[in-house]
Amino acid sequence: MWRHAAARRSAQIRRLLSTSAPSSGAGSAVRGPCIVHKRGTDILHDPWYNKDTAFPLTERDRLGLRGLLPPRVMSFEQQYERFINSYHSLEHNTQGEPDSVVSLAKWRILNRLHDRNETLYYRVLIDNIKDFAPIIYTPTVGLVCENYSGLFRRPRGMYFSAKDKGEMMSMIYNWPAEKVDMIVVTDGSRILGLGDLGVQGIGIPIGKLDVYVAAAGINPQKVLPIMLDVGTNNEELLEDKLYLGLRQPRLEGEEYLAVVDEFMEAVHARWPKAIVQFEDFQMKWAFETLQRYRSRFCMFNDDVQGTAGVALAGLLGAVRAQGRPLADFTKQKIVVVGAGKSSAGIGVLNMAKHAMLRMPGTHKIGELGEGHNQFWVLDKDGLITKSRKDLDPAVARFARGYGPEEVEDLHEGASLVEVVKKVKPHVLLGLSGVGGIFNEEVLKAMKESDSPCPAIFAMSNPTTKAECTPEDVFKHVGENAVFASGSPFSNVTLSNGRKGYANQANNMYLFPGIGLGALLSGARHISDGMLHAAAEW
Ligand SMILES: NC(=O)C1=CN([C@@H]2O[C@H](COP(=O)(O)OP(=O)(O)OC[C@H]3O[C@@H](n4cnc5c(N)ncnc54)[C@H](O)[C@@H]3O)[C@@H](O)[C@H]2O)C=CC1
Ligand SMILES: CC(=O)C(=O)O
Ligand SMILES: [Mg+2]
Repeated sequence: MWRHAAARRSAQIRRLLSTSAPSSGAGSAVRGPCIVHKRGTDILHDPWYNKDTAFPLTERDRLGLRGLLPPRVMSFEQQYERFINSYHSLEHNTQGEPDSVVSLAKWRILNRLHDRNETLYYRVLIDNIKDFAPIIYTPTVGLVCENYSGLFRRPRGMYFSAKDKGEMMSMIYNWPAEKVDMIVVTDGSRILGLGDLGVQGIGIPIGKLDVYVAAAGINPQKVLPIMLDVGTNNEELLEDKLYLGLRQPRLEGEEYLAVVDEFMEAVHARWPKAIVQFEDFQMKWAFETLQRYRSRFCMFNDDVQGTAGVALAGLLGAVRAQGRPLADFTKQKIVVVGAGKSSAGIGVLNMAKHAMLRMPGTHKIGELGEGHNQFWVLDKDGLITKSRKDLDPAVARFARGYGPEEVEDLHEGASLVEVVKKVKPHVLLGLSGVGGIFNEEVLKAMKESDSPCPAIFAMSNPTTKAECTPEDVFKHVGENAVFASGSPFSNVTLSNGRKGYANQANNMYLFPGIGLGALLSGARHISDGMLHAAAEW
């Protein structure tokens, strides 16, 4: 009896262990077998297990695939090469087409591979992340989100809508993976600088999680992109026949928070250790949800905290690039454009101020005090001073008029060019979402900066919303300028043949490390200290 049972069991195990994990490219170590409970076309239609023509004949026999594939067996490396060739042939075939057409064609071919064969997809992505990041991430992901309802072919991730209230705890179990480590969730209310894109914002969590896989080596089977659809206030989408989200105005107030609360409870009931990254929520909800959940769950807000970390790293790097000791960071004059009430800019100001107060070497912690203000902050109404009506408390500590180092002759609401001319800042940082706002006049005024190497950070996304281009900076500010942007630009050839670097200041350089660090350390919360450390190191 025992022998029969054991034989049955070992036959069952042989069937289960019937495919070897695909090699992940040239020179990779041979891995163990991979357990597959499916057979035949079910395997070919499952992107986790599908190897297309790379199934060897023995596996085709074992898995019931014989006859379901063309007879020629290709190696993983041959498939890889074929994909890369067809990707690059797109560049040739779309010559003369607008950039957006070429980028969308590239996104489509990558997305089709993602839908078909995850192993090959992540291999090509990891090996070519520098080339593919502008396609799966900003700027092309913005275009994809804008056109998502028309581009939609297959779902990816999970969708929780306001209509699912009361059901989320059971819905969460519809996700097929047993374990999830990393979740990126959006409500689609502020997608890059493109505004409210409703359900179409799902492209952002998908792109961010691809960056997690490529940059931090997170297991792609343990990531989950999520859309919380609470409606949209985008009239165009509400009238669009193809729009795939709820056709209702956004929930507000307690109704909104009740949906997010239920979602967070559901996620943590199933995966108590999952890390949740909030992404592209309009800022009033970004700050509110961060305060609401940060001590209960392992979560962070990428736009508030990740952006602040990467901007701080840039500000510290600018001091070095200007040839000054790091302690001089506390003496930098920084103009921040786009940091009104509830904005990513406020996150940057808070973290930079905190870093100044903690700066070792020059003074004891706290010595600088609240009155120390190295910032000039502008929002859509110009320079923010203490005489601003209805001054938000979060902005008030950065409003001019409180500090001893006041530039007296700048008035409330002063324009950007006035501020730059008077202050002669070392750094001009934009998170305004207003493309081209650092115009020729502003950049020429930066030429008179008190630094020989002024730094200009045009951090708004996507490319169309960048405050300026690197060409404009090197032309109008000078070839010693330090430039960084949120979306990628090409380097610029300077007059002497040297390279003018178009650096990138995007939270993608920080969030993968935060997620990975939190995961490996088993952190229960993500503290400000972790973000500071990530920025400073
Ligand atoms: N590079 C990066 O890693 C990141 C970039 N961003 C980008 O930052 C931008 C803004 O995002 P949020 O803060 O969430 O948007 P938001 O709409 O909450 O804030 C924008 C701020 O810009 C101000 N503003 C608008 N027009 C202005 C003008 N003409 N002059 C000066 N200020 C003006 C507004 O008053 C507001 O304070 C977006 O384009 C986004 O893509 C956001 C997060 C990360
Ligand atoms: C980069 C990013 O997170 C944003 O533009 O919202
Ligand atoms: Mg974002």
